[in-house]
Amino acid sequence: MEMMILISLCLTTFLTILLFFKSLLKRPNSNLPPSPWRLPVIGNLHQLSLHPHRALSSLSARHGPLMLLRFGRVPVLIVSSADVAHDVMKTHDLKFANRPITKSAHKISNGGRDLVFAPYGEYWRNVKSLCTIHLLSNKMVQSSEKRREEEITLLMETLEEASLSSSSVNLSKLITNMVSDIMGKVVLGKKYSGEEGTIDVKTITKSFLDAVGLSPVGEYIPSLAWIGKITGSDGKLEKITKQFGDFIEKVLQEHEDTTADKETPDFVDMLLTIQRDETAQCQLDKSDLEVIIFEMFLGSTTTTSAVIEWAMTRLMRNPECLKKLQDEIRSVSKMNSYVSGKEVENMNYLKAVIKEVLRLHPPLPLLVPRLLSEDVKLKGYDITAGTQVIINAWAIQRDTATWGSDAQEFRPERHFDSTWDFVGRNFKYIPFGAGRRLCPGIGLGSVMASVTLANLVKRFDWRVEDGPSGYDKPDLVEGAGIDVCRKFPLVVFPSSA
Ligand code: HEM
Repeated sequence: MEMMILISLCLTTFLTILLFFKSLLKRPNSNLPPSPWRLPVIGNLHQLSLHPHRALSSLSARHGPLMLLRFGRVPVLIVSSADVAHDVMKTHDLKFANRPITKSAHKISNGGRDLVFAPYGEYWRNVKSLCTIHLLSNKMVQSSEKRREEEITLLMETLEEASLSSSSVNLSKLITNMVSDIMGKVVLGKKYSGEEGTIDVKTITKSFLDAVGLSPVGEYIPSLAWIGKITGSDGKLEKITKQFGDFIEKVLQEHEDTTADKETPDFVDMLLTIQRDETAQCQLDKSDLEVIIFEMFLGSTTTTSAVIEWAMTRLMRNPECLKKLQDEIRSVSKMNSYVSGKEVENMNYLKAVIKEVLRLHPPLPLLVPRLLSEDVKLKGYDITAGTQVIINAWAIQRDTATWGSDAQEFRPERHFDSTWDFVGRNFKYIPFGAGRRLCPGIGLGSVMASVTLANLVKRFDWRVEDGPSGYDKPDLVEGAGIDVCRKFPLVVFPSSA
């Protein structure tokens, strides 16, 4: 085995040197964006660190808001200013409307038969329209209020019990489970948590996002693909895909027997009805249904839970903001103990808090990568078709030129005078992306986050356990990966207000 590894490394190095000299000889007369120094074979991969959004932000502080990196031999454009993001996602949006699809993403998405990786075109448009009509439209979001209320009420009961016994709770876990149960009910018709054969949402989503993102070395350097086998990442992906496939198979089987008789069909029922209709505009087979359901169910869970988790973290670190928010919620929502979606619409400070959380902690800080389909000139630089594009929303949303010298501070009040919304009209604020590939789940995600937060804050006062140094504020340490949630779970004491 060691001998094989050595031979592969020697061969790879030899080939890279050969290619390097070849590319020097043939270098076209093009004007490329600045690039940081890179290593042979791996290019700039080693500079990404565990927190790529931070590492790329530091690199762009030195090399500018438009940089060209290499992940292995793949050219990757890094965009770190609102001005360049506008050129990519507005001026040339159509040319940047595809996604790069790595080997793992190809496997998970069944070759782009989902929504995130589907090539821009008719199939993507049809699937997006199905998901919007049957799940994500304002009408559908409003109609799922009852399911949200049931799950939020259960969460409140757990917290009441903890309050009565003065015990701590792992709020991160409770929030993830609650969001996944809401999505279970909305997408799959019921919640599957606790059932035999069910899936661990957090683990599966994490593996999915790792596969989607700045994924393993072998994805970018084919000659090093064997590393995935040795480290076990290939096997892990295989296992997760199978586990999720089996779970969805079970869900589909249950629906196949009952869909026709249901009074209020769920999202899976709707997809099955469309699949059986031979005249439907979008022809889907069973494996297409699987990947679409997978995305709707899981894609929303990590992102929405992260927003609620960071909101609680920031509020507990800023007691005066927490107090202001409690005052607003308690004055608007006086009648029932449950704060509804309708009531939340009239809470301006809550809206500002959510906006500020999404500014400082966008759950996908590098959005989802794009792929350039035709040559283009950006800010005078030549960018060739096939270049991957990463937009660093995290860096853009902390830029002091836009947000002032206190850009790193949590200050919801800064949003009072702004008319910026979530739909990517202003490229200084893009937590849900922008342009054709804008997130279609904005309505559902933001309602789930706002309503949950309003209920948590209205009903309880919060504190964390004092550490050895008496420090009583939750930390801000981020977990590794392309989705950014807390590294350590938020363990807190609720006390009934
Ligand atoms: C607060 C919660 C959420 C955040 C912050 C978020 C963020 C994002 C971002 C940044 C993108 C990439 C946009 C781009 O490339 O320009 C995206 C895409 C996407 N999101 Fe969300 N999302 C959230 C909730 C949801 C929900 C609830 C769903 C569905 C149930 C969803 C489904 C999707 C899908 C399918 C895409 C791919 C769209 C495409 O490629 O055409 N997201 N999201």
